[in-house]
Amino acid sequence: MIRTTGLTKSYGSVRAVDGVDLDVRAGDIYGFVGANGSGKTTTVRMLLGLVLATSGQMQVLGEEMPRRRRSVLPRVGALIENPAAYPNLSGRRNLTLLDAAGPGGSRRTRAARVGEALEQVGLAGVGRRPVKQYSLGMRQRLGLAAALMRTPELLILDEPTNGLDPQGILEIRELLLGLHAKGTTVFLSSHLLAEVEQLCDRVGVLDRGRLVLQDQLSAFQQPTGRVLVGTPDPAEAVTVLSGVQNATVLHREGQQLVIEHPDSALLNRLLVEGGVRVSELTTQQMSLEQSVLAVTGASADRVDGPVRSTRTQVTA
Ligand SMILES: Nc1ncnc2c1ncn2[C@@H]1O[C@H](COP(=O)(O)OP(=O)(O)OP(=O)(O)O)[C@@H](O)[C@H]1O
Repeated sequence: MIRTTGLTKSYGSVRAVDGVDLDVRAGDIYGFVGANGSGKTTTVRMLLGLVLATSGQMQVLGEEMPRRRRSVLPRVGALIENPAAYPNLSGRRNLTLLDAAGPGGSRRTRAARVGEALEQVGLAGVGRRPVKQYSLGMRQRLGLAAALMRTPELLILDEPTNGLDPQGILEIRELLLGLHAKGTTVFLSSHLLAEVEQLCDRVGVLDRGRLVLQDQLSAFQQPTGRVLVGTPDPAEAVTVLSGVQNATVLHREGQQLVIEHPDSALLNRLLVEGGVRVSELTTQQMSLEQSVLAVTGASADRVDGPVRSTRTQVTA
């Protein structure tokens, strides 16, 4: 669906995107994550032919971009940062104009298409209200409605939940999952790792312009080797575990124990056989956030001053 080879964009001496090889497959909900300034928006703009790459190749829907953009872009729904709209016109009117300006799409069915897109994003009730009266979240929903107008095969979304409250984020997540279930491939850039973890099945991590990891979400959620055990018999559990090979109690608080042990099923059996009642047992996994922070550096838009000595000079 999206394949790039050595995709690079330089702004003067700044390599905003540096040799990126993206591989987004049909049916993916792909999370493109990275800190502020890591190059996500620049990549998205190149994929859509809005910014020219300095070097590298791109294929979108199997066709070379930007050379084939006329045949590719009508099949792609896109939302990029701060979607533009005529402020004095209503959302409905904006979408109608957009639909009229694009290729294909019968005029007879235009009103129905616009109505359906507004309904999908939860803006069906905005009526004649001009866009200048919309909240940030409503503008974001309108941008998403514009992306959905032509039932795209591929959705490319840059920070789609920007400006939305938790309820709005949940609604957009459900909308994207519904579209995905109907066959739409979704490529979503975000710096919200918890959000990506709930939605995406494949993840690419950008760090200062470089793609440092690209894999299935499950590969980012490896077991930590720790098991969380809840038991009304914590003292007995500690006694039993003192005789278990490779088991170390790392932490005990109330009825909760954190145990280092490679096999949670075996641990459960040994505890129960030792007469310990186990009310809860969870194999701890890395979160996406922990995995990403382990492979990335400081935020790219962090601007530190000169390194200061920690030694304090005492003057009389
Ligand atoms: N038009 C431009 N001219 C000069 N530098 C630019 C331009 N656009 C982006 N950059 C630089 O490229 C780098 C990547 O920016 P980009 O906006 O792609 O990052 P991002 O990951 O989308 O960040 P954010 O989440 O904050 O939008 C930054 O250092 C930015 O300052």
